Amino acid sequence: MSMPKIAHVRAFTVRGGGADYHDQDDGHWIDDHIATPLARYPEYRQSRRSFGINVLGTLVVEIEASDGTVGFAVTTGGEIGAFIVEKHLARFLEGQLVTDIEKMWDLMYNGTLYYGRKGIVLNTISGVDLALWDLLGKVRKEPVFHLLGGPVRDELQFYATGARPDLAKKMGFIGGKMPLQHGPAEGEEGLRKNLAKLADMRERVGDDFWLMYDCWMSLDLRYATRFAELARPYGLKWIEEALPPDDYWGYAELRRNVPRGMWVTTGEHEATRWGFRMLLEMGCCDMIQPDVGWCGGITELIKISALADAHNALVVPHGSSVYSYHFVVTRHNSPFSEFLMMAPKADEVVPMFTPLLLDEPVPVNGRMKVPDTPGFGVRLNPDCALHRPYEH
Ligand SMILES: C[C@H](O)[C@H](O)CC(=O)C(=O)O
Ligand SMILES: [Mg+2]
Repeated sequence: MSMPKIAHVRAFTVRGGGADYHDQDDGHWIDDHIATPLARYPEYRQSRRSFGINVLGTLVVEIEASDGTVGFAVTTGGEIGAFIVEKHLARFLEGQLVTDIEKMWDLMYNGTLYYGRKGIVLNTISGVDLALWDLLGKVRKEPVFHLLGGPVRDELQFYATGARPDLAKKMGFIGGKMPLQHGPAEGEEGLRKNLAKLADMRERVGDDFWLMYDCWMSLDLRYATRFAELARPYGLKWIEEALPPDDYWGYAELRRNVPRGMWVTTGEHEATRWGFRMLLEMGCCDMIQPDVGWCGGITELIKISALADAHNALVVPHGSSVYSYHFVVTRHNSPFSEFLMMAPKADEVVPMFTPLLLDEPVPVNGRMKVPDTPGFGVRLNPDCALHRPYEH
């Protein structure tokens, strides 16, 4: 079969939910007094939008092949990401065979090394990489999970991230991860409130349901260690992203400090095999949580996951919707998945990247069979207005 070449690369932005899932309206649980590194400043404590958590918006990358097939992907990146795609990355893609993803990744990563390595540049490379896998799947008329070696299980099982693990339990999820709401700057009173919420939730869900706290980089080592000890009687399964992502040394110490059996997890703001190598070799965590749209895409996740496997660490991607589902179903060291509850009150299941995608699958009774439609199996919702800020 002769393979088409890449003809055109286009980048768009879109606002309101989608891949920038923090870009929500007032009253959403995801912006209701959540502990963050900026919570030491009272004026930035009540809302993450107050410090600009949603400034980027969603980046949509569209890649058209010479036979007219179009692949696309979405990630967090907005206008800056669109600039990088149109003005820099497109040159490494147009004219290449749609099969040559490894080479294109290498060109993009090394071509941006002098200003990239992590953050927005890796989000953008991830978006392009995922669009390339979508395109290849569509050209070959196969789901991406076939291209990754095929499924190792029939369906995925999910835990839910949101404000209401008690409702998540009723919806069939295996666990619930809550945002920690009060950081160290809120002192003993904040600590008591964090524990009271966990105790209340444990009471509501019973002993066997997993409960976790997501600390979104907001704690310091002393607070995190003390909190883990105090949370032990309530069966906290893991403490997530307790420290800033660059504090590998702090994570390694936290992992040594936490009560036996409690996991330390992190990695959603980490990128590339080299970033995850630091986490794994330094013994920072029990489970890594790469976001497929931020860590370097599927091409890089294959390497990150193999490295984690050799270190006996689990790989359970952060969010990432279909980009996670197609990977997780192919790997034994990814035994379950995250589902971010994007309903404002976390009281119903809606697609994670709502309203941007059509055909985006959701768990039913906490489980999902990944659809075997070509590529990642999703379409852009024509009701969401795309904007193309740059062209090359
Ligand atoms: C709930 C967390 O603060 C964040 O918004 C999402 C996240 O880190 C996660 O799903 O994990
Ligand atoms: Mg998290």
